[in-house]
Parts: sequence; C-alpha cells; structure tokens
Amino acid sequence: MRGRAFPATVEHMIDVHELTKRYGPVTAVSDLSFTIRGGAVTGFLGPNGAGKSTTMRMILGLDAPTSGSALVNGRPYRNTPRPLTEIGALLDASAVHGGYNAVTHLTALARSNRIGRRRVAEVLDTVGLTDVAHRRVKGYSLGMRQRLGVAAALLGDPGVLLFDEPVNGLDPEGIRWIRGLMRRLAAEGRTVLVSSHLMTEMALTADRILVLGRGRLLLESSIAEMTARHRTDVLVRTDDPTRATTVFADAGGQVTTEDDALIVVGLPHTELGRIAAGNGVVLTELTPRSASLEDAYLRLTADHTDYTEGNADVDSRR
Ligand SMILES: Nc1ncnc2c1ncn2[C@@H]1O[C@H](COP(=O)(O)OP(=O)(O)OP(=O)(O)O)[C@@H](O)[C@H]1O
Repeated sequence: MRGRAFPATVEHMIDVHELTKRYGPVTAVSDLSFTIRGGAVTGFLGPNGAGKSTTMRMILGLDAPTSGSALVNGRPYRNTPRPLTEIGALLDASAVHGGYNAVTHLTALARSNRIGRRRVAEVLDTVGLTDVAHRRVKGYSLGMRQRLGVAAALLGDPGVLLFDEPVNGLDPEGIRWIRGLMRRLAAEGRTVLVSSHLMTEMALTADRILVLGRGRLLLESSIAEMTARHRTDVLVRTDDPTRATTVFADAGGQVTTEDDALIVVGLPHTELGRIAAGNGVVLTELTPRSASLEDAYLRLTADHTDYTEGNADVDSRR
C-alpha cells in the first residue's frame, strides 16, 4: 500500500442499478440497486445463496447481468483498459496455479496491466510474503494463499476493492490482519466491499452494511444506526425488585422482568448502581447486555434463507 489518499468523488465508486441475474429458473440477483463510495468498509451480508458472490462477479465482469448494470467508476468493468488499477478483488484464493511462486504469479499479472515490477515487491511486503515469495504456491497454507490473493488485489493500487468472504478458513491472527487491512484501505479513501454471512464479523469491520436475501436488498444501514436501533439493556438482580422497579422507573428507566431478574432500558448501568445505592436498594447483580446484532440480522433474513436446518440436506452445495 502506498498510503495515498483518494478524494471522495464519484471516482472509486460502485454503482449497481436494477441488477438482475437469472440462471435458468433460479433468480440469483433480483432488481438490486445500491451505490458505494470511498472511505468506508461496506459489508455485504446475506445467508448462503443470497446472491453476494453473483453480484460481485457481475461487478467484476465475470458474469453478464440478465438486466440492469454494475458499474465501477462509472463504466462496466470490461470497458476498463487497465482493470487492476481501478478495482482489485479477492474471490477464490485457491485460484492461483500451484506451480507458480508468488513472484512469477504477481509479475505476470502486473505485466498484463502495465504495472511496473517494483510494485510486485511492494505488495509482497504489504502482505508479509516477502520471505516466501520464491516458494511454490502449492506449498502455501490457506492463510498464505489469502495473503497472495490480497497482494494481487492491491497490485494496481486500485481505489475499489472487493473481498468475498476473506476470513473464511483463516486463523485468528489472519482474521485480525485482514480486518486491519480493510480498515486501513478504507481510511485511505478507498471503496471496500466485503461479503460475509456473519453479522458479528461485520460489526467489527464494516461501517455500513447491505443485507441481501434471495437476491434482494433487505436492508441498507450503518453499523452505528443498527446498534442504536437494537439498544442495550441492563440485567439487574436485587433482594427487593418491587422497590427497585419503582426507583428505576422514577428515574426514567423502563423496567420489565425476565425470570427472576429485572431488565432495564433507558438508563446506563453506572447510573442504575448509583440510583439503587441512593435509595438503599441492594443489588446482587448489575450486568449491561449489548444488543445482539446477530439476532437482528437472523430475524431479518429468516424468511429469505433458502436452506434452513430442516431441509439443509436438500442442497447439494453444502
Ligand atoms: N453458475 C451458476 N449456475 C446456476 N446457479 C447459480 C450459479 N451461480 C450461482 N447460482 C445460484 O444463485 C444463487 C446465488 O448464489 P451466490 O453464490 O451468488 O450466493 P452467495 O450469497 O454468494 O452465497 P454463498 O455465501 O453460499 O457463497 C444460489 O441459489 C446459487 O445456487
């Protein structure tokens, strides 16, 4: 990475407009529209078969839309003269020919896009593969292959980057590395679109999310908005729930019960401790609970999942 900053203009933009893709009777993507600009990580979320990969493939010109358009910097990928300098992608990390080493693989890619050889050494350094750059790729671990895939995506120093399920199969160190990399790329003003089927992963990485279900856009939101909407509550246990309910309600909290505990929303847990102490109420537990975005996401996509537990065996892909 060269650390150059990109201005937030219509450049470095992905523009998907009324995009539809049918494979025979299967509608993989249905009338999908969204625009993504630079400076943020956008999470592309959806259950298996939601259409994330198909959309990414159409953005990358690997699949032709049945109707609608997918533009990168205002034009279809196939009309881009040196595509790697505009958009980089990590799709399937196992796609590299195993007989190559990292240098030969990246040098061939660089040459086809008129990118100087010096850049190969730079990206190898960025992804931490310099020491193994002359080893054959077939001896690489999955994590090393992912890093090589990222190196290829970064080769042309593009303003737009797509990552399809980049943390799949990575160890915790690899996951942390890829999260940090995506955050840095976005901080430089680049457009980063990353697909995942895990809300928890996106809550840690993305600024915005697009949620797909059966090829349709179900939700577009910032992570901050989602977190605020699914606000946190506080679980309280006390010897005197009746009195506690009264004093918390008087202070503006909304109190409900859950088994033998009180659940309070509308007041921070630190405040609850103070209110209880000030009113002589003894608390035996005071636990702030963060809202589960994963639950919200699962509720949202529940009706749009092709394969639920009961009929999972119907799907030969899994
Ligand atoms: N080449 C193809 N031929 C036929 N059907 C396809 C093809 N590619 C994708 N599909 C179908 O299109 C739908 C969307 O698939 P896609 O791979 O885009 O979903 P996804 O959200 O990326 O899911 P996953 O997380 O499982 O990769 C699925 O029903 C899939 O079976």
